[in-house]
Order: sequence, then structure tokens, then C-alpha cells
Amino acid sequence: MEEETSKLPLPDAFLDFLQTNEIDPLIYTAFESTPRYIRLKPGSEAYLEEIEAEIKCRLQKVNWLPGFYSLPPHIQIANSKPYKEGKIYGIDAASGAAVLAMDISVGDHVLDLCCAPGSVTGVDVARHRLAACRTMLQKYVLGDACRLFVADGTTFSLMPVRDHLDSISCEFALEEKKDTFREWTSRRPWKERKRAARARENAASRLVSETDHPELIFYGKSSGVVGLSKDELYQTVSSSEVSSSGYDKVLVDAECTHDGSIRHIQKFEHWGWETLNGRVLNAERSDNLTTLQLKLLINGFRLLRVGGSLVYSTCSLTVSQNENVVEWFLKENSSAALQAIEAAKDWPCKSGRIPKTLRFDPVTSKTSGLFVAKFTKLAV
Ligand SMILES: C[S@@+](CC[C@H](N)C(=O)[O-])C[C@H]1O[C@@H](n2cnc3c(N)ncnc32)[C@H](O)[C@@H]1O
Repeated sequence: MEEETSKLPLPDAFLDFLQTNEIDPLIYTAFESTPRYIRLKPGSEAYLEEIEAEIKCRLQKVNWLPGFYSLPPHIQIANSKPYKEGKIYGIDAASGAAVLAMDISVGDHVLDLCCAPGSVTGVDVARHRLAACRTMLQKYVLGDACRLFVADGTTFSLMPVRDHLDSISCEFALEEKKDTFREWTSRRPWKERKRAARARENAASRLVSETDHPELIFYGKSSGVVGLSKDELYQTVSSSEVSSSGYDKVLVDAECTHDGSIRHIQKFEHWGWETLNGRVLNAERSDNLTTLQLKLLINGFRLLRVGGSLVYSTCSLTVSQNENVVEWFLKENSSAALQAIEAAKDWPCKSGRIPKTLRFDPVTSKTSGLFVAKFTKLAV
């Protein structure tokens, strides 16, 4: 069979990076054969034929991932009616698998520590990306139980709003409750907008006061925020309380070099290959990223309740940002254990270098590259 050749003119510096990190450059030859994926919004199944007619292509059901369909990579969906109407999401199947790996049940409190621009309840350090996330929650009418905080995921400390907080609320209720959160509206009162702008200025100039809290840029009607006072929302709990009242599920889809995403690497054709050094290859940036990934994993795990599960993922295929982070984390955390991902039996992926971890890549999986590890928190 004739070997498929890359259409991407990968520069020598990038090929060196791949070689150093033992990544097969072959994956970048698959960019024309890797499909695009969509997820159908639950409840939109009846519109499947209509959607196919609108985007002028047949959707191929992804048998191993419920609700997902593949389509040829050249089909654009962003301007299509079903996308604008919120019937379909553009999301890679590997990212869908990472979410499925969390095994979320109805009623679970889920924390997504690097959420933008995805649409799970969460935290992100980049305000503009989180604002895009808020737009998506509103477009897909998904935000009813969500809260979105602009915050650093390495230090974020807020617990889910649980029943025990309701009992604390009763104490507050005895006093006159001032400054309680009303139903969220995009039209903030002038005073509030002014306060938020001041907080942002302070953060930018690092004059953050000790009362500076993560900025809440959205909350749904059923998120538990409506009726709370600021003190109640921002109260902290002891580490022993976290074991029982922490999050049931945590996703740490960490910032990384994105080298496993062919579509991301393809963008350098427009950005200029010379910018690759600053964005992907720079050794100092890689070291900083590894530190950030570890800190995000440590803090995400700290906020997990005992018995809960945390999924760590990156779209890098380097060992340093994946297996090395996992190994270091396990060595330092006796309450952390890797968990096999039950749903993965039928997934088209490989094992990572550590048993129970998984690797998706364009050649093996026909998806974007993704590393996935799942941990549970043991009582110690
Ligand atoms: C790989 S992306 C997440 C993609 C997202 N899970 C999705 O599916 O759309 C990583 C995100 O981490 C955010 N980020 C970077 N540093 C962070 C930090 N210290 N705390 C929280 N988020 C951070 C970036 O702004 C970026 O949005």
C-alpha cells in the first residue's frame, strides 16, 4: 500500500521536539483522514435527518461513544442552522471520552478546573475564555445548575453548595441578609459592574486584597447560589470537611503544549511556523507547564470527596506532561489511586506507559491526541 505522506510542512525544530519526546511524526500525516466530530444535544435525535440536510452530509454514528457522530474533516458546522440553534456541539470524540470516563451520575457535583471554552461547571483563569463558556451554556440552555468562576485552578477553594451549607445558611437567615445573590441576569446593576471592574483592575495590578474572591461570572437558577450571601458563597471549609463535602467528580483538562491536536498544529501554517518555538517547543515553557499541571492536579484532588473520581487529561502526547505528572502525583499522595476506566473496553485507544492510563492519537483512534488518567480518593 502506498504510504500516506504529510501535507504539513513540519519544521525541523518540531521534528526534533517529536523525536526528543518519542512521538511518532506519522500522526501528523493523518490530518486529512481524521474526521470531525459532533455531539448531538440530548433530545435532538429526532432532528437527525434535518441536521444532515442542513450540513449537507451524512453523519456517521460513533458506536463506542453515545451521542457522538463523525463527519468528513472539511465540513464546517459553525455557520450551520443546527449549530446556531444549539442542536449540535463541535467536540472531539477523545474529549467526549474523557468526560464519559468521569462516569457522572445525576445529582453529582462536578468541578471542571480548566473549563473554557467547554460547557461543564467550572473555573478558568482566562476571563475571555470563560465568557465564551458562559455564552455556550446559555446557547445550549445547560447552565441551570452551573456556576462559572474566573479563578486560578491551582488555588481555587470553593466547595459545592451542599445540604450542610443550607444548615449554615439558617444561621445567617436569622440575621438580616444583605447583599444576597438574586437570579442571574446579563444586565448587572451599575454598582455591581463597577465593583467587578474594580476587582479586575486590582487583580491586574496585583493589588489584590485579602477579601478578593474568585469572580462569579455566571450562575444558574438551580446552582444553589440564588439567595446566598457573599459570606455564605465564599466561606471556606476545613480539610476534614472536604472529605465528605467535596466534589463527587473533578475534571482537570490541563493547559498543555497541544502537540497532540493536529488541528492546533495545523494553525501554525497561518500563525507562522516561527511562532511554534514560543508556543510549543520552548523548554522553559514546558517546565512551567509541567509545574502548572501538577499544581492543578494536586488542587483538583484536594477538592474531591473521598470515594470521588478525578480525570486528568492533556492534548499533549509527551511523557513529561502525562505519565511523569501522574507518577509524581501518586508518589506524593497516598490517598490517590489510579482507577481503570470501565467504559474504555471498546474505545479505540492504546494504554499509556502506566497501566490504566489511556492514549488517543489520530492514527490509532481517528481522533485528536489525548492522554487520560482517572484517580479515585481513598480514605486514609
Ligand atoms: C486544554 S484547555 C481546556 C479545554 C476545555 N476543557 C474544553 O473542553 O473546552 C486549558 C484551559 O486551562 C486554562 N488555564 C490555564 N491556566 C489555568 C489555571 N491556572 N487555572 C485555571 N485554568 C487555567 C486555559 O485558560 C484554558 O482555557
